[in-house]
Amino acid sequence: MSQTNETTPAAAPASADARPGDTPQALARETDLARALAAATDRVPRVLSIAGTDPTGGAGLQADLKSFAAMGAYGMGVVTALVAQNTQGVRGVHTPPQSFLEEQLCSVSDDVEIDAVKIGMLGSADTVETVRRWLSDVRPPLVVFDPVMVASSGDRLLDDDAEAAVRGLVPLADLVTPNIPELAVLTGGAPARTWAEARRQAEDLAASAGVVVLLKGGHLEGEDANDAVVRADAITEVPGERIDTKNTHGTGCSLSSAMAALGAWGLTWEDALPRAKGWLTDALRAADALNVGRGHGPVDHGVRTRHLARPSSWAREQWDACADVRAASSQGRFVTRLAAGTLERARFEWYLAQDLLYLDEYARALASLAAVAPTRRAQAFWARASQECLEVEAALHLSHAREGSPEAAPMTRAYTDHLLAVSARGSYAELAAAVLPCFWLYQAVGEELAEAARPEHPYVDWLATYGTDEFRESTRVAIELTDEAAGHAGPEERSRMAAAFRRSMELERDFFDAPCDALLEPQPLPQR
Ligand SMILES: Nc1ncnc2c1ncn2[C@@H]1O[C@H](COP(=O)(O)OP(=O)(O)O)[C@@H](O)[C@H]1O
Ligand SMILES: Cc1ncc(COP(=O)(O)OP(=O)(O)O)c(N)n1
Repeated sequence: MSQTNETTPAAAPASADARPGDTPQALARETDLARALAAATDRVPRVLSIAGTDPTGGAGLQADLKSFAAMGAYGMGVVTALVAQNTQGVRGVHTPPQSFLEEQLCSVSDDVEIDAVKIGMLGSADTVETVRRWLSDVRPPLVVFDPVMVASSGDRLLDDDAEAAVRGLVPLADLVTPNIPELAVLTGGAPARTWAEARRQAEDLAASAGVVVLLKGGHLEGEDANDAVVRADAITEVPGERIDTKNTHGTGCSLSSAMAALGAWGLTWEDALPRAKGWLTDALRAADALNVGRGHGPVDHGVRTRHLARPSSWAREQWDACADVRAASSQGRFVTRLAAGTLERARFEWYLAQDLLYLDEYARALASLAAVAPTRRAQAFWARASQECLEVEAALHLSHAREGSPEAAPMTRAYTDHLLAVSARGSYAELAAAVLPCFWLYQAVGEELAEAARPEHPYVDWLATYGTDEFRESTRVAIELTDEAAGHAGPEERSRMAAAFRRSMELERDFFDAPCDALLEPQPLPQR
C-alpha cells in the first residue's frame, strides 16, 4: 500500500496558531514538511499525559512519558488509576478519589502552560466526567484521546457503564486513536475484519464526532500493519510492515503519545504519523532484545536514543537497528539446540561443512578489503583476518567436519554472492560494512554459546573458540575500522553501507537457521 491522500491534500498549519486538528480547507495550501516545521515552535513543547499506570513500564503513563521523551518533548503525568499489572496481565486497579484527580490536574494547569494533552486509560465514568470538566475549563491547545478499553492481556481497563461517557468525550479531542475493537465500540458496530471496513467506521466517526481519527491496523491479520489519518473528507494511509513479535504491549499508548508530542511541535497529523510510526516500528523491531517480562513485553522506546549511553558509532547504530535480526539469530532453532547440546551431529557437521565453503569466499572478501584499504593499519588488519580465517578456522572446522567436499547450499551461495557483489561493485566502506556482521554476530552469538560450553557438551572445543579474547579483540578492531570508513563516507555511501550491513546480518541469521531445514542423507559418523 502506498501513502495516499485521496480527497484533500494534507495541509500544514498556516500559522503558529493553527492546530493539526484544523480541517484541510481551513489551512493554507502548505503541504510540505519544511513549511510545517517553519510554523512549528522552537520552544520545547510541554505535553501532559492523563493516564493509568503500568509499573513494568510498557504501557500507560510510563510508556507515554518515554514516548514524549523520544519525540524530544517535555513530559508531565497525571494518574487516573494505579494499575497493578505486568506483561502477563492486570492484577488490580486502584482509583484515587475524584477530588484528588482534580487536584493533580489543577496542580499542572495552575502552574504550567500546557501545549498538548494525551488522554489514556480513564477507567470509570466518574473519571471521564472529572477530565471532561477540566478540559472544558482549561481548553488545552491540542488533545489526543486514546480511548483505552482493554489491555493486550484481555483485561478490561474501562467499566462497562463508562463506554457512553467515553463516546461523549471524543468530540472534545483533536485526534482520537482507537484500536479496531475500540473503534467498533465508538461507532456502535462490530469489530472490523478488513481494512476497508475499518476505514468506513473511522470515516463515520470522523464525520459524526467532528474529530480526526488515527486508524490503526495492528489488530487486523496479514503481513501489513497499516495506519491512517482519517478526516471526514480525506484519508492519508501510512503503510507499515508487521513485525513478527509477541512483544507489543503498550504500542497504542506509545503511538498516541508520540502523535501528541509531534502535534505539539507543530506537525500536521499527516506529517506526524509516518514519523511516529517509523519510530514505533524500530521500537517493535528491538522489542525482543529488551527481555522484559515473560508475557507480552514492551517495545524499546529508547531504540533511537541508546547511542547517548555509548560512544558515538555508525556501526553501533546499525547494530541497534538490526536488533530484530540479532534476536532471531540467537533465539533461532540452530543456536538454541546447539547451546542445549541437542543439535544432531549430522546437522552440526552439515553446518560446519557449509561454513567452511563460506569461509573460503569470506577470506577472499577480506583480502579484497586489504587490497583497497586506505591505511596501513587497515590493510594489515584485513589481510591478517583473511589469513587467520583460512588457517585457524579451517583447521578447527576440518577437525569436526565430514570427509568429502559437499556442494554449497543455496543459503551459502546467497551469502557468498552478496559478498562477491559488494567486492565487485561497492566501495571499501561498503565492503567493510558487509564483512562486519560475520565478526560481530558470530562473536555475540559465540559468547552466548561459550556460556553453554560445559565439559560434557558434545561440541565444547568448537563452542569455546568464539568466546575468546582474541576473537573479541578482532571484532572490536573491525568495528573501529568500519566506523572510520563511515566517517569518511557521504550520506549516500553510508546508506549503501547500511544496506550491505543489514543484508549480511540477515544472511548470517538465515545461515544459522539453514542446518535445521537441510535435508540430510543418513551417513556414518566420521572416524576421529
Ligand atoms: N506486530 C506489529 N508490527 C508492526 N506494527 C504493529 C504491530 N502491532 C501493532 N502495530 C502498530 O502499533 C500501533 C498500535 O496499534 P494497535 O495494536 O492496533 O493498537 P493498540 O495497541 O491500542 O491495541 C499501530 O501503529 C500499529 O500499526
Ligand atoms: C494503564 C494502561 N493504559 C493502557 C493500557 C493499554 O495499552 P495499549 O497501548 O493499548 O497496549 P496494549 O496493552 O493493548 O498492548 C494498559 N495496558 N495499561
